Amino acid sequence: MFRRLCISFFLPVPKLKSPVSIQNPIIKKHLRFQQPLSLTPRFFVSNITMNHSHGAPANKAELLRSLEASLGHSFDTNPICPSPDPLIIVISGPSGVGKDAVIKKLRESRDSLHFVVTATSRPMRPGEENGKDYFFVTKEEFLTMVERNELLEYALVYGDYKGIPKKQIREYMAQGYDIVLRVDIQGAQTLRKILGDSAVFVFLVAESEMAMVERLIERKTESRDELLVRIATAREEMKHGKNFDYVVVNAEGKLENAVKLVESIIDAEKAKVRQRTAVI
Ligand SMILES: Nc1ncnc2c1ncn2[C@@H]1O[C@H](COP(=O)(O)OP(=O)(O)OP(=O)(O)O)[C@@H](O)[C@H]1O
Repeated sequence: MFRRLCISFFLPVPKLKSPVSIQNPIIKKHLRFQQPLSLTPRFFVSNITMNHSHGAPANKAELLRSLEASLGHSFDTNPICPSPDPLIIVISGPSGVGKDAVIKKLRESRDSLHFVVTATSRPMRPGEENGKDYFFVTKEEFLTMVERNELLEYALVYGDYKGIPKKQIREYMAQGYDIVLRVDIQGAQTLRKILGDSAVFVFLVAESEMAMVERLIERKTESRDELLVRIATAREEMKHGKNFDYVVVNAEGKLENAVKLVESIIDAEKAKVRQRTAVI
Protein backbone atom coordinates (compact mmCIF):
# COMPACT_ATOMS: atom_id res chain seq x y z
CA MET A 1 0.00 0.00 0.00
CA PHE A 2 2.79 2.32 1.01
CA ARG A 3 4.84 1.48 -2.13
CA ARG A 4 1.79 2.33 -4.24
CA LEU A 5 1.57 5.62 -2.44
CA CYS A 6 5.27 6.35 -3.02
CA ILE A 7 5.13 5.37 -6.67
CA SER A 8 2.03 7.40 -7.38
CA PHE A 9 3.72 10.32 -5.64
CA PHE A 10 6.48 10.24 -8.23
CA LEU A 11 4.20 9.79 -11.24
CA PRO A 12 3.96 12.91 -13.34
CA VAL A 13 0.65 14.54 -12.61
CA PRO A 14 -0.86 16.02 -15.74
CA LYS A 15 -1.33 19.77 -15.67
CA LEU A 16 -5.00 20.51 -15.64
CA LYS A 17 -6.13 23.08 -18.11
CA SER A 18 -9.59 24.17 -17.24
CA PRO A 19 -12.15 23.05 -18.01
CA VAL A 20 -11.34 19.49 -16.87
CA SER A 21 -12.02 16.78 -19.36
CA ILE A 22 -13.32 13.81 -17.47
CA GLN A 23 -12.95 11.76 -20.63
CA ASN A 24 -9.18 11.88 -20.27
CA PRO A 25 -8.17 8.50 -18.72
CA ILE A 26 -4.94 9.87 -17.18
CA ILE A 27 -6.78 12.64 -15.39
CA LYS A 28 -9.46 10.19 -14.30
CA LYS A 29 -6.76 7.91 -12.85
CA HIS A 30 -5.06 10.65 -10.91
CA LEU A 31 -8.29 11.97 -9.53
CA ARG A 32 -9.62 8.59 -8.48
CA PHE A 33 -9.39 9.40 -4.79
CA GLN A 34 -11.08 12.74 -5.12
CA GLN A 35 -14.72 13.65 -4.86
CA PRO A 36 -16.82 12.41 -7.76
CA LEU A 37 -16.07 14.66 -10.67
CA SER A 38 -18.54 17.08 -11.94
CA LEU A 39 -17.84 19.17 -14.99
CA THR A 40 -16.86 21.95 -12.62
CA PRO A 41 -14.94 20.22 -9.80
CA ARG A 42 -15.39 21.73 -6.38
CA PHE A 43 -11.74 22.65 -5.95
CA PHE A 44 -12.00 24.91 -8.94
CA VAL A 45 -14.55 26.98 -7.12
CA SER A 46 -12.70 29.22 -4.73
CA ASN A 47 -13.66 32.26 -2.81
CA ILE A 48 -10.02 32.86 -1.81
CA THR A 49 -8.64 36.24 -2.60
CA MET A 50 -5.92 35.90 -5.22
CA ASN A 51 -2.98 38.13 -5.76
CA HIS A 52 -3.84 39.00 -9.31
CA SER A 53 -0.42 40.25 -10.28
CA HIS A 54 1.17 36.79 -9.68
CA GLY A 55 -1.87 34.49 -9.54
CA ALA A 56 -0.73 33.47 -6.02
CA PRO A 57 -3.05 33.21 -3.02
CA ALA A 58 -3.15 36.15 -0.66
CA ASN A 59 -3.12 33.85 2.34
CA LYS A 60 -1.41 30.46 2.21
CA ALA A 61 -2.96 29.11 5.43
CA GLU A 62 -6.41 30.10 4.26
CA LEU A 63 -5.90 28.44 0.88
CA LEU A 64 -4.63 25.28 2.54
CA ARG A 65 -7.74 25.11 4.74
CA SER A 66 -9.94 25.71 1.76
CA LEU A 67 -8.20 22.96 -0.23
CA GLU A 68 -8.62 20.57 2.68
CA ALA A 69 -12.29 21.45 2.99
CA SER A 70 -12.81 20.85 -0.72
CA LEU A 71 -10.99 17.53 -0.62
CA GLY A 72 -12.84 16.45 2.51
CA HIS A 73 -9.68 15.57 4.49
CA SER A 74 -6.63 17.29 5.94
CA PHE A 75 -3.21 16.99 4.40
CA ASP A 76 -1.00 14.33 5.91
CA THR A 77 2.10 15.66 7.69
CA ASN A 78 3.67 12.21 8.12
CA PRO A 79 6.83 11.50 6.08
CA ILE A 80 5.99 10.34 2.54
CA CYS A 81 8.51 7.51 2.76
CA PRO A 82 9.49 5.74 5.99
CA SER A 83 13.14 5.68 7.13
CA PRO A 84 15.17 3.27 5.01
CA ASP A 85 16.02 -0.12 6.46
CA PRO A 86 19.45 -0.52 8.06
CA LEU A 87 21.90 -1.64 5.40
CA ILE A 88 24.73 -4.16 5.63
CA ILE A 89 27.75 -3.10 3.55
CA VAL A 90 30.44 -5.70 2.94
CA ILE A 91 33.77 -4.17 1.92
CA SER A 92 36.27 -6.59 0.49
CA GLY A 93 39.19 -6.76 -1.90
CA PRO A 94 42.68 -8.21 -2.24
CA SER A 95 45.34 -7.54 0.36
CA GLY A 96 46.84 -4.06 0.19
CA VAL A 97 44.12 -2.39 -1.93
CA GLY A 98 43.28 -0.05 0.93
CA LYS A 99 40.29 -1.58 2.74
CA ASP A 100 41.46 -0.34 6.13
CA ALA A 101 42.38 3.07 4.70
CA VAL A 102 38.89 3.49 3.13
CA ILE A 103 37.16 2.30 6.30
CA LYS A 104 39.22 4.66 8.46
CA LYS A 105 38.04 7.62 6.35
CA LEU A 106 34.43 6.41 6.34
CA ARG A 107 34.58 6.19 10.10
CA GLU A 108 35.54 9.88 10.23
CA SER A 109 32.83 11.04 7.83
CA ARG A 110 29.77 8.95 8.77
CA ASP A 111 28.52 8.37 12.25
CA SER A 112 25.45 6.46 11.05
CA LEU A 113 27.70 3.49 10.29
CA HIS A 114 28.73 0.80 12.71
CA PHE A 115 32.01 -0.92 11.88
CA VAL A 116 31.76 -4.43 13.17
CA VAL A 117 34.56 -5.50 15.49
CA THR A 118 35.68 -9.01 14.62
CA ALA A 119 36.34 -11.63 17.28
CA THR A 120 39.72 -13.35 17.04
CA SER A 121 41.66 -16.01 18.87
CA ARG A 122 44.98 -14.41 17.92
CA PRO A 123 46.97 -12.77 20.72
CA MET A 124 46.73 -9.01 21.10
CA ARG A 125 49.59 -7.08 19.43
CA PRO A 126 51.24 -4.05 21.00
CA GLY A 127 49.11 -0.96 20.40
CA GLU A 128 45.91 -2.93 19.83
CA GLU A 129 42.85 -2.40 22.01
CA ASN A 130 40.33 -5.04 23.01
CA GLY A 131 36.88 -4.15 21.66
CA LYS A 132 38.28 -1.56 19.24
CA ASP A 133 40.61 -3.46 16.93
CA TYR A 134 39.26 -6.93 17.74
CA PHE A 135 37.50 -8.79 20.49
CA PHE A 136 40.34 -10.95 21.75
CA VAL A 137 39.15 -14.33 23.00
CA THR A 138 40.86 -17.66 23.66
CA LYS A 139 40.56 -20.50 21.13
CA GLU A 140 38.21 -22.30 23.54
CA GLU A 141 36.00 -19.23 23.91
CA PHE A 142 35.94 -18.83 20.14
CA LEU A 143 34.91 -22.46 19.59
CA THR A 144 32.14 -22.05 22.18
CA MET A 145 30.84 -19.08 20.15
CA VAL A 146 30.88 -21.30 17.05
CA GLU A 147 28.99 -24.07 18.88
CA ARG A 148 26.37 -21.59 20.08
CA ASN A 149 25.90 -20.31 16.52
CA GLU A 150 26.86 -16.82 17.66
CA LEU A 151 28.96 -16.01 14.58
CA LEU A 152 27.65 -14.91 11.22
CA GLU A 153 30.80 -16.17 9.53
CA TYR A 154 34.17 -17.39 10.74
CA ALA A 155 37.43 -18.67 9.29
CA LEU A 156 40.80 -19.97 10.34
CA VAL A 157 43.32 -17.40 9.08
CA TYR A 158 47.02 -18.27 9.37
CA GLY A 159 46.28 -20.51 12.38
CA ASP A 160 43.99 -18.03 14.19
CA TYR A 161 40.22 -17.89 14.21
CA LYS A 162 38.40 -14.77 13.09
CA GLY A 163 34.63 -14.37 13.14
CA ILE A 164 31.79 -11.87 12.98
CA PRO A 165 29.58 -11.77 16.12
CA LYS A 166 25.87 -11.73 15.20
CA LYS A 167 24.83 -10.08 18.47
CA GLN A 168 26.76 -6.91 17.67
CA ILE A 169 25.14 -6.61 14.24
CA ARG A 170 21.64 -7.19 15.65
CA GLU A 171 22.09 -4.63 18.42
CA TYR A 172 23.33 -1.88 16.12
CA MET A 173 20.77 -2.59 13.39
CA ALA A 174 18.04 -2.35 16.02
CA GLN A 175 19.32 1.16 16.80
CA GLY A 176 19.12 2.11 13.10
CA TYR A 177 22.83 1.92 12.28
CA ASP A 178 24.09 0.70 8.92
CA ILE A 179 26.62 -2.06 9.33
CA VAL A 180 30.04 -2.20 7.67
CA LEU A 181 31.82 -5.53 7.47
CA ARG A 182 35.43 -5.69 6.31
CA VAL A 183 36.29 -9.19 5.14
CA ASP A 184 38.72 -10.92 2.81
CA ILE A 185 37.47 -12.34 -0.47
CA GLN A 186 36.74 -15.80 0.96
CA GLY A 187 34.80 -14.16 3.77
CA ALA A 188 32.82 -12.13 1.23
CA GLN A 189 31.98 -15.30 -0.69
CA THR A 190 30.73 -16.99 2.47
CA LEU A 191 28.71 -13.91 3.41
CA ARG A 192 27.16 -13.79 -0.07
CA LYS A 193 25.94 -17.36 0.46
CA ILE A 194 24.50 -16.45 3.86
CA LEU A 195 23.10 -12.99 3.11
CA GLY A 196 22.42 -13.25 -0.65
CA ASP A 197 21.18 -9.93 -2.00
CA SER A 198 20.12 -8.68 1.42
CA ALA A 199 23.53 -6.99 1.83
CA VAL A 200 25.51 -4.81 -0.57
CA PHE A 201 28.93 -6.11 -1.59
CA VAL A 202 31.67 -3.64 -2.56
CA PHE A 203 34.85 -4.86 -4.26
CA LEU A 204 37.79 -2.55 -3.71
CA VAL A 205 40.63 -2.68 -6.25
CA ALA A 206 43.82 -0.73 -6.97
CA GLU A 207 44.15 0.82 -10.42
CA SER A 208 46.76 -1.79 -11.37
CA GLU A 209 48.61 -4.77 -9.96
CA MET A 210 51.79 -2.66 -9.87
CA ALA A 211 50.11 0.00 -7.73
CA MET A 212 48.81 -2.64 -5.33
CA VAL A 213 52.26 -4.28 -4.93
CA GLU A 214 53.94 -0.90 -4.45
CA ARG A 215 51.46 -0.08 -1.70
CA LEU A 216 52.12 -3.38 0.06
CA ILE A 217 55.89 -2.76 -0.14
CA GLU A 218 55.52 0.76 1.26
CA ARG A 219 53.37 -0.53 4.13
CA LYS A 220 56.42 -2.55 5.30
CA THR A 221 54.35 -5.11 7.20
CA GLU A 222 55.23 -8.21 5.12
CA SER A 223 58.48 -10.02 4.41
CA ARG A 224 59.51 -10.74 0.81
CA ASP A 225 58.08 -14.28 1.02
CA GLU A 226 54.86 -13.05 2.58
CA LEU A 227 54.57 -10.51 -0.21
CA LEU A 228 54.88 -13.30 -2.79
CA VAL A 229 52.06 -15.21 -1.11
CA ARG A 230 49.85 -12.09 -0.95
CA ILE A 231 50.48 -11.27 -4.61
CA ALA A 232 49.66 -14.83 -5.72
CA THR A 233 46.50 -14.78 -3.58
CA ALA A 234 45.50 -11.37 -4.93
CA ARG A 235 45.79 -12.64 -8.53
CA GLU A 236 43.35 -15.44 -7.71
CA GLU A 237 41.07 -13.12 -5.76
CA MET A 238 40.74 -10.64 -8.61
CA LYS A 239 38.74 -13.28 -10.49
CA HIS A 240 35.92 -13.02 -7.92
CA GLY A 241 35.02 -9.42 -8.70
CA LYS A 242 31.95 -10.47 -10.66
CA ASN A 243 30.25 -11.75 -7.50
CA PHE A 244 30.11 -8.25 -6.05
CA ASP A 245 27.50 -5.52 -6.56
CA TYR A 246 29.94 -2.64 -7.01
CA VAL A 247 33.61 -2.21 -7.84
CA VAL A 248 35.48 0.81 -6.46
CA VAL A 249 38.93 1.76 -7.74
CA ASN A 250 41.19 3.10 -5.00
CA ALA A 251 43.81 4.80 -7.18
CA GLU A 252 47.18 6.03 -5.95
CA GLY A 253 46.77 9.30 -4.08
CA LYS A 254 43.00 9.25 -4.72
CA LEU A 255 41.78 7.71 -1.48
CA GLU A 256 39.23 10.51 -1.02
CA ASN A 257 37.61 9.65 -4.38
CA ALA A 258 37.27 6.01 -3.41
CA VAL A 259 35.69 6.98 -0.09
CA LYS A 260 33.27 9.35 -1.84
CA LEU A 261 32.24 6.60 -4.24
CA VAL A 262 31.56 4.20 -1.36
CA GLU A 263 29.48 6.93 0.31
CA SER A 264 27.51 7.46 -2.91
CA ILE A 265 26.85 3.73 -3.12
CA ILE A 266 25.49 3.78 0.44
CA ASP A 267 23.31 6.82 -0.33
CA ALA A 268 21.95 5.26 -3.52
CA GLU A 269 21.20 1.99 -1.74
CA LYS A 270 19.34 3.87 1.01
CA ALA A 271 17.19 5.60 -1.61
CA LYS A 272 16.17 2.39 -3.37
CA VAL A 273 12.46 1.70 -3.71
CA ARG A 274 13.07 -1.99 -3.17
CA GLN A 275 15.26 -2.03 -0.06
CA ARG A 276 17.65 -4.82 0.84
CA THR A 277 16.41 -6.21 4.13
CA ALA A 278 18.97 -8.27 5.99
CA VAL A 279 17.82 -10.52 8.80
CA ILE A 280 20.65 -11.74 11.03
N1 LIG B 1 44.61 5.57 -2.53
C1 LIG B 1 45.77 5.30 -1.90
N2 LIG B 1 46.89 5.91 -2.31
C2 LIG B 1 48.07 5.67 -1.68
N3 LIG B 1 48.23 4.82 -0.67
C3 LIG B 1 47.15 4.16 -0.23
C4 LIG B 1 45.86 4.37 -0.81
N4 LIG B 1 44.97 3.58 -0.17
C5 LIG B 1 45.66 2.92 0.78
N5 LIG B 1 46.95 3.26 0.75
C6 LIG B 1 48.04 2.72 1.59
O1 LIG B 1 48.27 1.38 1.13
C7 LIG B 1 48.63 0.53 2.21
C8 LIG B 1 47.66 -0.66 2.24
O2 LIG B 1 46.38 -0.18 2.62
P1 LIG B 1 45.48 -0.97 3.69
O3 LIG B 1 46.30 -1.45 4.83
O4 LIG B 1 44.31 -0.10 3.97
O5 LIG B 1 45.05 -2.20 2.77
P2 LIG B 1 44.12 -3.43 3.12
O6 LIG B 1 43.31 -3.71 1.91
O7 LIG B 1 43.38 -3.15 4.39
O8 LIG B 1 45.21 -4.57 3.33
P3 LIG B 1 45.10 -5.99 4.11
O9 LIG B 1 43.94 -6.73 3.52
O10 LIG B 1 46.40 -6.65 3.81
O11 LIG B 1 44.93 -5.66 5.56
C9 LIG B 1 48.58 1.37 3.47
O12 LIG B 1 49.87 1.79 3.78
C10 LIG B 1 47.69 2.55 3.06
O13 LIG B 1 47.98 3.73 3.80
